[in-house]
This record gives sequence, structure tokens and C-alpha cells, in this order.
Amino acid sequence: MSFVTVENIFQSYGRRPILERVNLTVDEGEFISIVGASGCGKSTFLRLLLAQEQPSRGEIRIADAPPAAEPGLDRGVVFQKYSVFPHLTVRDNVVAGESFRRRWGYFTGAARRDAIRRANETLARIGLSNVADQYPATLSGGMQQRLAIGQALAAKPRILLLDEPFGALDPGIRLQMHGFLTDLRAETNMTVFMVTHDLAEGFKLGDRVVVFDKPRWDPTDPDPYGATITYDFDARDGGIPFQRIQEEIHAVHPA
Ligand SMILES: Nc1ncnc2c1ncn2[C@@H]1O[C@H](COP(=O)(O)OP(=O)(O)OP(=O)(O)O)[C@@H](O)[C@H]1O
Repeated sequence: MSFVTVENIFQSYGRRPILERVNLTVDEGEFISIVGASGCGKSTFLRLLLAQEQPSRGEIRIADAPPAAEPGLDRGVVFQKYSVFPHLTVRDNVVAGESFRRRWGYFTGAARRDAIRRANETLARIGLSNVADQYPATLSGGMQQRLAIGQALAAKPRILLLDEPFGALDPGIRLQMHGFLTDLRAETNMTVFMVTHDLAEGFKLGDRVVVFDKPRWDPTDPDPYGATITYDFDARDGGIPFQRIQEEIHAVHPA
């Protein structure tokens, strides 16, 4: 049974359809890269996975249950703009990453000491132990983004959602981050969804690359149709063993 099931999702804002007939099944541990034209609904799709929004139609199931609407321990998220807290030290940012996802909000006493120990482990894993007591503003862009990922990982999520996480980094740092993410995946069985504008990055890191696009297009009004998954590439084995056009997407379905 698949770990994440997306079944016939439609999402509209007002009368404007953004996504339509989105279907996807993902096994636990798979890395899904998401590419597509600007504004076609990739971030919207991530917000649906986070349950920050409810779909207009259709259903998402994670481990055979609807995703919880409140921030949970099962999903971590990292955006392009560093989502770290500037007034907290690097270590406290990681502690906060775990504590803010819990209902009671923050740790005290022994729970805090345990959280600090776990934060130190996370910092070692992301290579930031030596700057644990510094504030984020003193770190480079790559280090800040590593911290943002460490913060998201602090709660040991089963799913990591990355929205153009490396978009603001220069090419050298980006390469380092690719190595970092690849190592992390080797250590955990996280399922990852990563939105990227860089196709090469998508194929390099992803097991699968899914493409969001509008299969139907009205030149007189570009907005009446939403985007869907038009391609689902298998990127494993260092190449593209197959590319499967999802024929059913192009078939006319009753509304
Ligand atoms: N809350 C909202 N209310 C109304 N429209 C929205 C809302 N959120 C997103 N949109 C619109 O939905 C469309 C899809 O936005 P989204 O950010 O998901 O696209 P995207 O593919 O991630 O774009 P980009 O690649 O540029 O980040 C955009 O036209 C955006 O303006």
C-alpha cells in the first residue's frame, strides 16, 4: 500500500481552478521532485500535503489517514527564504523546531535537556556544531538553509516538504546542499517532496520527477483550467529508464 495517496484533487481559489484531477501514489522513502511552470500550483500542492488548505475536491491520505490540520511531528517543511528565527541561537532554533511542533509548545526541565541533546545530534549531522551558539545572521546562506533543514528534521518527520530550498543559493553551495540532502536520505527513510525550478536538480536528487502542467489550454482565457501531473518520470538508476505519459490525464472525464 502506498504511503501518500493523492486522489483526484481539485483546488480552486474563488472561481479560478489551480489544480485539477491530480493523482499520485508515493511509497514511503521515495523522493519526489516537482517541476512545472511558474504559478501552476506546485506550492499549492505542498500546502495541500501540509493540510494548510483543504482541497476543493478529492482526498489526500498519509499512512492511510487524512493529514492532520495542525502542525504535527509527521511533516517538516523548508521554504526558499530561510525560515529560521533570527533572535534564537543556532542550537535553540533546532530545539524550537521540535518544540513548536508539539501541542504544549516549549520544553522545560529534563525535557529541555533531552531536546538540547537531540539538537546537538542534529547539529552534528548537518555540520553546524561549531556555530551552535551563534545567531543565524552570522551564518552564510548555505549554512542558514542547512539550519532550516535541521530545524525541520528536529521533529524527525516522516515527510519532508521542500519548496525551492536551494533557489537562493549560489551554484557551489547548491552542490554542497545536494550532497548534504543525499547523505541525509541515506540515514533516514524520509519521504521527500521537493519543488524545484532546476530540472537537473530534480533528476539528480529525485527518485521520480513529476511535472505539473495544464493539459488543456484556452488561448483566449488562460485561467479556466487548472494544472495536473502530466508526466511522471522515473529518475532512478542514474538515468531515465522510462517516461510514462499519464494517458488517463488527457482523457476527457466527466466533471
Ligand atoms: N490563497 C490564494 N488565494 C488566491 N490565489 C492563490 C492563493 N495561493 C496561490 N494562489 C494563486 O494560485 C496560483 C498557483 O500558485 P502557486 O504558488 O501554487 O504556484 P507555483 O507553481 O508554486 O508558482 P512558483 O513556481 O512561481 O512558485 C498562482 O496564480 C497564485 O497567484
